[in-house]
Amino acid sequence: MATYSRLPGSVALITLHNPPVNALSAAVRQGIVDAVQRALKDPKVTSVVICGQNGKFCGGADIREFAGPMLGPPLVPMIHAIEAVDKPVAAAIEGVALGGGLELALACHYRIAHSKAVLGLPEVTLGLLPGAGGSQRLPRLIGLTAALDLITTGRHVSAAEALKLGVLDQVTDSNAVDLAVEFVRSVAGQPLDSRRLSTLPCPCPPDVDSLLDKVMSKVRQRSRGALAPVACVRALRAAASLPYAQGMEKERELMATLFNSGQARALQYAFFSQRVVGKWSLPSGARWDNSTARIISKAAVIGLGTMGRGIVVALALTGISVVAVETQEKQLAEASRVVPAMLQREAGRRRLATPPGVISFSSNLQDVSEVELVIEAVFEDMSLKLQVFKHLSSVCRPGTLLCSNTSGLDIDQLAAVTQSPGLVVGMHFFAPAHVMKLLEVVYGPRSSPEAVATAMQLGKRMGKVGVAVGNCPGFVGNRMLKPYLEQANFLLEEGATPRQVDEALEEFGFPMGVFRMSDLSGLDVGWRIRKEAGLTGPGVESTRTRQGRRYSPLPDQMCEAGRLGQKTGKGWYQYDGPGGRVARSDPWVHIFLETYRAEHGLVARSITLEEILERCLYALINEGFNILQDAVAAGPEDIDAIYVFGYGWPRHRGGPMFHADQVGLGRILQRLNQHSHPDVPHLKPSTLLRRLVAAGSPPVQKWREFINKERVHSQL
Ligand SMILES: CC(C)(COP(=O)(O)OP(=O)(O)OC[C@H]1O[C@@H](n2cnc3c(N)ncnc32)[C@H](O)[C@@H]1OP(=O)(O)O)[C@@H](O)C(=O)NCCC(=O)NCCSC(=O)C[C@@H](O)CCCCCCCCCCCCC(=O)O
Repeated sequence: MATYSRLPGSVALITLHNPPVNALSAAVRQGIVDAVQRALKDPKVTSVVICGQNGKFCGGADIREFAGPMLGPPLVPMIHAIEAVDKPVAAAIEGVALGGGLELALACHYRIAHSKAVLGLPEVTLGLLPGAGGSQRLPRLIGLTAALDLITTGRHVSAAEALKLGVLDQVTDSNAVDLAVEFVRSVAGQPLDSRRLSTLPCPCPPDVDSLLDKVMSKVRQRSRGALAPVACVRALRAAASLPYAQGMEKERELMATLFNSGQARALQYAFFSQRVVGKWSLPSGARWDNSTARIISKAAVIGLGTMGRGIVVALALTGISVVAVETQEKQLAEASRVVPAMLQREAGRRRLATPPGVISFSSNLQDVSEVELVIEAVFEDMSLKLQVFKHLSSVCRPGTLLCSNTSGLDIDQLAAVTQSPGLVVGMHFFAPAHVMKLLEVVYGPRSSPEAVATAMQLGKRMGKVGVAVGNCPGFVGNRMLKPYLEQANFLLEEGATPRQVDEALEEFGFPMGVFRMSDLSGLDVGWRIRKEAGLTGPGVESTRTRQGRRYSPLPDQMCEAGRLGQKTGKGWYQYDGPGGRVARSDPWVHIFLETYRAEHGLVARSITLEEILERCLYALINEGFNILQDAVAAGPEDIDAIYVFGYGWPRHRGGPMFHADQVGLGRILQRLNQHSHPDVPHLKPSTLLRRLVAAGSPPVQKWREFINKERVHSQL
């Protein structure tokens, strides 16, 4: 709702009430409409201030309402009515003015904000455009070029930047509502025509068409199939070329298409998934709201390879003091040189001051004795990690949390060699660790709620999306990746080329197909893991069935030929030289594949893009269902957040489990059955998938409840 009060001196104050962010729900819109009417009718009122309760102006339209029929007064006429008021109206912006919240402020004649306020039109991130006049008013206020930037990226800006851009009239360090009240009193009775943004022309550069074309091609390239950024550019083209009323008609038309699109549903699901994963729960009943996190002020990182360096920077950026330990002198010297520069660059990128002197480098493991938390980031080798954990357990003071940045090794085994297994968790970062948003927080059977809560809280401080997951080989992300990679290799055996597979996946929206990705990360990473698992190496027979399953030795043979990817200048593609970035098809690979097929009596067939996508993605999704069934992830949102934030799954497709829901569970099941083969267990449909289909394929939002019920009745 919105409340109305009349302040001394003829100012009406309208306050939005809808915690936590005063979103423009039907009740709030009704409240505003009524309050504006009241202010208009009251002859004693000469000016109006609109503000939000609890120091937050408004977080925009109520996204939860988008899923149902839109009730209550519509937003667009409400906003027009505010602009038309013949008494000065000011928005007093504290906290946030985002989306519809900023559009409401743009309809006001003046905007006054607190210096800590954040403003923006982030609709594009929800698969929408600023559909309450924002696409037409903002460019009229700040010019086309600046509006294109804000609307197509959806980025939030500080009050200082908003003032510079001309979005705000005044910024204050003290009370923004008091200042707005004082301000509107001073301008009461002055003409308002020039303050109504809809009546202004849109300031454009002389080469407006070329600017719009350039931005359009940039957003198409960046957004890989996303509809909203393209629609935003179209709406802004209308603002630049049409009178306001026609521009609004175009905005409405574009919004109608986006509003009902699968992409908007996916992006809004992704918005809520990100928040759901913060409300973690463990099978033990421990939860985010009944567990206490420790506040960490001093931490250590062991191992200063690529991952360790990134973790040091991520920690240092929060202001935590970090002891960075590396026992190899050469590596330590290099890290001491490189890490401070990385820290400075990243602080600059985030527009933060570089935290002074928070990192100390050491070659001595004893130096971690005083820290509260250690993150081990040594080479991915169990015996090495066990040695480090044993040592840490004896060096650190009692109560120190010991975390491992393993990408898939057994957390419980590591915990077992320490004196306090309850204080051991996995913190699986993604490279580069100071940039990538995802953090898998891995709990073993003995990890305490306090250890999980602390790792999750620390992740949040580092700006990560932390997802609590159970302990199993590969955890969630890498466990699902395995069947995906396996199918990609089988497709090569059957007749596809690396480029064909990659193009299908990139067309779907991944930034990189599986083979380009493998070249980037290095083919030897998987090779080493397969050797450790006894799947390849000396003495292992070179057959296409290993350990009772279909197996493709193709990637091993590539490694044996010295083709490790970008670092050797050759992998699934060829590059200009070692470290080269531009992937070109390599005739060597085609001959290699032909020879391989001939040796194994395989006849290449033509493979459709549809088959490539189905086999790679459905195998991955099927493993996702197994993970839910095993309670390694608490719900589909956890898996989807992991894939969107860590594995390049296109956000506008929501995540693998959301995608399964969109495709239809019945279809996924039918296609898995069709591709299924007795020696490819990953394609055997999971029990959970079968049970969901048998239950009528409930929507993804209902799966958590379904799984819990099935578990209670021991059906899973
Ligand atoms: C605001 C934030 C920055 C706060 O961050 P913080 O970290 O402090 O807190 P959380 O993110 O954890 O959020 C707390 C809590 O609040 C929930 N929440 C936040 N924002 C909203 C919201 N806008 N709506 C609903 N709920 C919200 C959040 O989920 C948390 O609750 P939970 O229970 O999950 O813990 C941050 O929250 C943030 O960034 N919020 C989103 C800001 C945003 O993106 N705003 C834009 C919204 S979209 C919009 O405004 C659209 C408008 O431009 C135009 C609308 C016009 C509509 C017209 C419809 C026409 C349709 C025509 C087609 C019809 C055709 C036909 O069918 O025929």
